[in-house]
Amino acid sequence: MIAVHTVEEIRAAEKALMAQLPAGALMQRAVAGLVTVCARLLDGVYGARVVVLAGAGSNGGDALWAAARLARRGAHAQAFLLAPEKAHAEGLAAFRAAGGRLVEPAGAADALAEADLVLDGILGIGGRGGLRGDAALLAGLLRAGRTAGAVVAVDLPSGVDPDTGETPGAHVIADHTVTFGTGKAALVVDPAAAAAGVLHPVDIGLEPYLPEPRLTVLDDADVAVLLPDPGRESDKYSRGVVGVLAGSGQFPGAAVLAVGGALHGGAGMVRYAGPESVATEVRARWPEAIAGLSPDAVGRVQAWTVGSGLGDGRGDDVHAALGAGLPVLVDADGLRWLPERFTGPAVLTPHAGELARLLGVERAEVEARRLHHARQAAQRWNAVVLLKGSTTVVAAPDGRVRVNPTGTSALASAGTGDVLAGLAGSLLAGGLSPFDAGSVGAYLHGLAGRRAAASSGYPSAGDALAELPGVVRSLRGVVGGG
Ligand SMILES: NC(=O)C1=CN([C@@H]2O[C@H](COP(=O)(O)OP(=O)(O)OC[C@H]3O[C@@H](n4cnc5c(N)ncnc54)[C@H](O)[C@@H]3O)[C@@H](O)[C@H]2O)[C@@H](O)CC1
Ligand SMILES: Nc1ncnc2c1ncn2[C@@H]1O[C@H](COP(=O)(O)OP(=O)(O)O)[C@@H](O)[C@H]1O
Ligand SMILES: [K+]
Repeated sequence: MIAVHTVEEIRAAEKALMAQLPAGALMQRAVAGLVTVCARLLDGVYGARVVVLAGAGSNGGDALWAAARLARRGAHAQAFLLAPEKAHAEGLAAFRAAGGRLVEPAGAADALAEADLVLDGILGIGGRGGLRGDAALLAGLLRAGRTAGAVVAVDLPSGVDPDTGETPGAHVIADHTVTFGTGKAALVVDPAAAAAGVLHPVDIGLEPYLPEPRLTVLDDADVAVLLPDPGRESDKYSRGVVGVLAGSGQFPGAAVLAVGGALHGGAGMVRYAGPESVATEVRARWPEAIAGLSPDAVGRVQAWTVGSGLGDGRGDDVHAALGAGLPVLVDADGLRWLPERFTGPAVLTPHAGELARLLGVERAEVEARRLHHARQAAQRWNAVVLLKGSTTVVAAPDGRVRVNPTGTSALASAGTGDVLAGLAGSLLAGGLSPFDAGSVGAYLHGLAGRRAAASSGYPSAGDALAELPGVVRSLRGVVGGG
């Protein structure tokens, strides 16, 4: 699991830890990690051309110290100081003592063009708002590919907002980010995360001083533990029955895909509710599913997945499913029938356009501020909100968030959302909490998309669905029931 903390939490932890250490020791831990990564990225440190972009704060200090150490190992180090009179004094002294040279503004472009490695130490967790002035110009040169070197961001790409993943203005786009102590939202939530490149976490001993993270990124081991595990005495009912209210004459495929997702999420049975013409298609593809015309007719379930491809009608059926007092997952067209607030367990799975409509804002605004809007909707409807897209964010009404790390744009194709709705609904029926069902569902779905892309290039929703059993098998290992 990657833990993500806020700037406020990091500052408090750093303060507590620094009180136990000699002055400057914490920065030296960060610098040691940074130098290790840089040395690995360079094809030999001796003779390498390293350019530092150093701002006024400790982030610039880290970069100057690191360049000093690389210079002592034979690198040719140059630094561009964005605020020369406020540059980190010890870092600058070390840099100069190691033979590092300062670059005048007029020489910055040439230095970047010849660099093997560029250290972005303009702003770290103290950064607010986008880059301005020379900093914005330099970031523009890097973006335009005016350096042949690897761009390594110190702690986070300068100019992105640390706590929100927003990009309020000009910012650096890095190839690598060496980050200290703990994760930051900017490193895992788009659009900022897209600027971070490959992440290299460096342990500086902060963990004992940090609180329980409110924002996390699950990994394989976390998800394996959360997956429902049929016990020896399980039967198809005790494993959970999931009802799927999806599809329509216009979108029958949504029902087929959602039922397919539901069949692979661990529930013991899938009951499909919908018109006979759609039910016929569902049965033809999935003989193991049971079908009925409406939520009432279909029989008892432990959770409902509602909405994928429903089209305009069937408001009564949606109300019946949402009013049954059971855990519910609401997707796509079902989102038009939300109650004022949920009183029971609920997961909403909008994409950015759907969430924008729900909140009465522009789609671009949701995409620019994913964490903010997912959290806002989770509180507004008292439901877990799984906001789909380039970073899928799962927000709980209590403020906890999980960011899905497995997503892939290979999943950006029609019908994949239907698979996810069925899958996560099945996990809900299997007894997972809405927060777990949403985040585990997104994780498995992303892995299935990646596998499908690996074997078919441009996978369809059906290709991703076909990979789900293999994904679940590899995560569960050989555990088998009972
Ligand atoms: N506190 C510590 O002991 C440690 C700090 N570390 C480093 O220190 C960094 C934080 O250092 P600071 O708190 O000095 O903060 P920063 O280095 O992020 O910079 C803060 C400075 O930039 C200015 N500033 C903020 N936004 C700006 C903008 N948009 N344009 C121009 N100037 C802007 C601020 O007024 C302030 O002078 C971390 O990211 C990390 O790199 C590491 O060395 C680990 C240890
Ligand atoms: N750029 C992207 N990167 C990663 N995942 C994406 C991207 N765009 C879409 N997705 C994923 O693809 C799926 C699409 O779902 P959705 O928009 O509901 O499509 P549909 O309704 O056609 O099934 C979601 O899981 C979403 O997270
Ligand atoms: K930086």
